[in-house]
Formats: sequence, structure tokens, C-alpha cells
Amino acid sequence: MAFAPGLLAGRRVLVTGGGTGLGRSMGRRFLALGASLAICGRRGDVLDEAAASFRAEFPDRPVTTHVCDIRDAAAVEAMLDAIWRDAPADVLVNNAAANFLAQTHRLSPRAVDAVLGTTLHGAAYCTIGCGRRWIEAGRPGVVLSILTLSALQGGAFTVPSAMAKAGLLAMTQSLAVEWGPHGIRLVAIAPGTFPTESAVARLRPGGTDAEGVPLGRNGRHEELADLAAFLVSDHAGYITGECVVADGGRRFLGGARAGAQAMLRWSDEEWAAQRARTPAR
Ligand SMILES: CCC/C=C/C(=O)SCCNC(=O)CCNC(=O)[C@H](O)C(C)(C)COP(=O)([O-])OP(=O)([O-])OC[C@H]1O[C@@H](n2cnc3c(N)ncnc32)[C@H](O)[C@@H]1OP(=O)([O-])[O-]
Ligand SMILES: NC(=O)C1=CN([C@@H]2O[C@H](COP(=O)(O)OP(=O)(O)OC[C@H]3O[C@@H](n4cnc5c(N)ncnc54)[C@H](OP(=O)(O)O)[C@@H]3O)[C@@H](O)[C@H]2O)C=CC1
Repeated sequence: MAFAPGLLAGRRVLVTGGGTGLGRSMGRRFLALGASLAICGRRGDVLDEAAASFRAEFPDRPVTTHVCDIRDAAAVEAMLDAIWRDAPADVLVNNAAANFLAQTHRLSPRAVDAVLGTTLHGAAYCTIGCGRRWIEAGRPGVVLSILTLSALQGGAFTVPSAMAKAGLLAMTQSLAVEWGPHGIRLVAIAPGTFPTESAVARLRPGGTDAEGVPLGRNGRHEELADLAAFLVSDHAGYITGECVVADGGRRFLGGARAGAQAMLRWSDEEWAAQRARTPAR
């Protein structure tokens, strides 16, 4: 682990969707750095299993679980009331999301709503609920939202997700201004591919080889967790409204440098042949 063990000592962190995948990996890292943790999701058994594993590894760190469908604004308010009854949260991580591959012209209204409802509306309910409580109490806070590259460059065949994540980026930038005077920071991460059971099944049916990634590999969960820990910590205290991309350089292979993907595999002979085609005058 790259950080001092007490980096997040005394912090209470709520991770939505913290029972699986990247949310679980981030939660584990926050606990290791001294935080206490609240996780939510729709499946109680999944949350219980994750919490049991956390408690076994970090017996002195408080972990609470909250069965909550964040598409339901009243359920989000009830969850935040329950958390605040113990003590206020200091950090919210908007990690829960819904996504699947589909041709956009075939999406039903309910399919669009299923994605926007969780990824955009649910994150908005959680953010506003935490922000209101922090502002009314005069407390600082941090909101970290997990986006995707498609928030920045579009996402064919995952269009509702791209729309929702772009909305979260707009929220991050807008509230950085509106809530800055209250000592509340909003930051975001746009991850490339960090294999999880869910993302592979839903979004990478062909597998998760690192084709198109200049660094030649997918992301490791501990790398995302370290970045998240830094961004929510006081060491990032002057960073707000910012989105950090962690994609191994993938997005720079598109656009004007689209041909560079093939060049990554050129041999010395191919480079020599190219040099011969463009002699100096
Ligand atoms: C590696 C890359 C980056 C990773 C990024 C990530 O975000 S990873 C994170 C990914 N993690 C997650 O996504 C975790 C959470 N995901 C989920 O809970 C589900 O996948 C969910 C999003 C479908 C929501 O479930 P729910 O129980 O609320 O919904 P429901 O089942 O009742 O269906 C509602 C409507 O959607 C329709 N519909 C459904 N599937 C498809 C499809 N493939 N195609 C078309 N349509 C589909 C369904 O037919 C129905 O419409 P209808 O027929 O009534 O008009
Ligand atoms: N893995 C990757 O390569 C990438 C992931 N991301 C982002 O990272 C985040 C985590 O993804 P990942 O770990 O791969 O996927 P997971 O599917 O494992 O994580 C999604 C989590 O959200 C929870 N969730 C879904 N819908 C709701 C809801 N309505 N209310 C409450 N909780 C809900 C799920 O639990 P439950 O079903 O029990 O509710 C689950 O724990 C997402 O925001 C995703 O978009 C972005 C880019 C790449």
C-alpha cells in the first residue's frame, strides 16, 4: 500500500454499490487506511458477504450495510438518516451504476430509465442528500463519482450510460463552484477497463484483452483504489471539479492518432522501411 496507514483515520465513507467489484475494492482500501465504511446496494446477501469479509480483515473498523435501491429518492433519504443517526458521513462515493450493451434505436423507455434511474438520478439523490446535511451542519465533505471514458468521448451501444455519466461530470463541475464556499469538494474518476465480474459479463462479451491500451494491460483494482483514496483525502484538498482519467492512455489512441494502434506493433524493419519512404531532403 502506497499511503500512510492513517490517511483516512476518523473518516466515515459511504460507497454506493460497495458490495461488489470496484466499490468493494475501494471500500477495502478506505478501511485499510483507517476509515469506517457504509455500503449500500439492492441485495442484502451480497452486502452481508462483503461486510463479513471486511470485518474479518479489519476487525476494529466499523462497517454498516444498507439495503437501498438508489433509484428511490425516499429510500436514499431513509438510508442517509440511518447513517447520520450514528454519525455524519464525511465522504460519498457515487459508484453504483447500471449499464448493458444494446442498440440504442431498440431501447424501450423502461430500459433507458433503468440506466438513468440508477446512474444519474440515484447519484444525484445521494449527492444532494449528503450535501444538504453537510451544509446545514456547517461540515466539510467530499463527493467522488466514478464515471467512464464514455462520459468524455461518448459511448456507442451504451448511450444511456454515457449520458448519465456525462451528467455526473456536469454535476461535479457545477457543484464544485456552488458548494466550494461550504468546504465541499467534488471529484471524479473516469476508469478505463478494470475487470470485474459484472463489467466483463455485461460489457466485454469478447473478453478483456488490453487491445488499444498503450500501457498494454488493464487496470488493477488497487490502482483505482489508491487513486480514490488520494482524491478523497486531505492531500487532494485543493482539487475540486476535476475528473482524473485512469485508462492506460487508451483514449489517446483514437481520433487523429487512430493509426498509432497498428504502429505500436511495428518491428524495427517496418520503422526502417517507413524512414526510407520519407528521406530527408
Ligand atoms: C468495462 C466497461 C466499463 C464498465 C462500465 C459499467 O458501467 S459496469 C456496471 C454495470 N453494473 C450493472 O449494470 C449492475 C446493475 N444492473 C442491473 O441491475 C440490470 O442490468 C439493469 C440495468 C437491466 C437494471 O435491472 P432492473 O431490474 O431495474 O431492470 P429490468 O430487468 O426490470 O429491466 C428494465 C428494462 O430494461 C430492459 N433491459 C434489461 N437488459 C437489457 C438489455 N441487455 N438490452 C436491452 N434492454 C434491456 C428490460 O427489457 C426492461 O425494459 P422493458 O422490457 O420492460 O421495456
Ligand atoms: N469495471 C470497469 O472496468 C469499469 C467500471 N466503471 C464504473 O465503476 C463502477 C463499478 O462498476 P463495477 O464494479 O464494474 O460493476 P458492479 O456491477 O460490480 O457494481 C455495481 C454495483 O452497484 C450496485 N447497484 C446497481 N444498481 C443499484 C441501485 N439501483 N441501487 C443501489 N445499488 C445499485 C450493485 O449492487 P446490486 O445489484 O446488489 O444493487 C453493484 O454492487 C460503476 O460506476 C461503473 O460504471 C467504469 C468504467 C470501467
